[in-house]
Amino acid sequence: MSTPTPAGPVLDITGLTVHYGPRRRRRRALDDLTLRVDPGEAVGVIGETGSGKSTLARTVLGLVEPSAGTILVDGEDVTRHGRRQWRALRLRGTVQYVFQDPLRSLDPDLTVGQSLTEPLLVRGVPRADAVERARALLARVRLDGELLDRLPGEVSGGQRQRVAVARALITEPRLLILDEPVSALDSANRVQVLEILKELRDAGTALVFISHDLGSVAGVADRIAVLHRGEQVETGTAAAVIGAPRHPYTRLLVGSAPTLRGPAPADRAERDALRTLLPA
Ligand SMILES: Nc1ncnc2c1ncn2[C@@H]1O[C@H](COP(=O)(O)OP(=O)(O)OP(=O)(O)O)[C@@H](O)[C@H]1O
Repeated sequence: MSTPTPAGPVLDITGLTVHYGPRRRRRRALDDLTLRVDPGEAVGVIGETGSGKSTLARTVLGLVEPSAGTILVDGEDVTRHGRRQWRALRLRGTVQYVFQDPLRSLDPDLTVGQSLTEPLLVRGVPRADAVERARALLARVRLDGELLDRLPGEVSGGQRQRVAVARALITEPRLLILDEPVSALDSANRVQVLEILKELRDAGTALVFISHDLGSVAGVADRIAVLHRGEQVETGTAAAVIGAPRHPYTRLLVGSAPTLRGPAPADRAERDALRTLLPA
């Protein structure tokens, strides 16, 4: 199942603009976003609710059609792919995703074992090998093999999210898109999933880690892009964005993240002052 690994970025987005709604009531959700993700690189996409983060994920996955811009996945232009081309791309498993709610990533009627083995069986992998690989992946996300026979509704929320990560990994994706993957988890599970994501990144998987929580992203991301009302206001290395944020909105985010210590404004008066600099 191993695929050739092209050189160059795994994801290369240029000038991506997305509108929602019919012509008269068109609203821009994403404006001229440019982002490149190299193999083994984790890029965090940060912004508060409504900033366009999920729109970005859904557009890269072919679920939303952009109004302008290009999206290259492993050098292949997927921007204008139709349903059939997307289906073929999904089947190849190059790009996988994990959403905040693992029940959206997993079929509730399939056991964990069925969910994990299905993508392999459709590729012609013998059942015994598929089950073996499912067990190995469960171990990789620190879950016991006994979960194979359970339905998603019969495991805890934290276990379920780790199953969703294992499901995403079964096709050995080059790019994993994670939309708020730890937001619904308690702190112990959050730490465990973040550790797993770091291991994946270090093993060469490219990650796009979308979250409203800069604190969660900070430990995993090599680079961070900051979205504010659909605009990409700042992009840089995680160290630069957190340590020396340039845009007022980034300074607000850094200042509001309790676990981060940067030169950001911690006191309320300065935060209020920064808010006045932001577009309404
Ligand atoms: N299907 C849709 N139809 C119309 N407008 C939409 C649709 N989906 C999102 N929007 C709007 O687009 C903007 C960006 O939404 P998006 O879901 O990308 O934000 P987000 O940053 O992911 O927010 P959250 O953190 O709350 O999930 C918002 O103003 C939202 O209301």
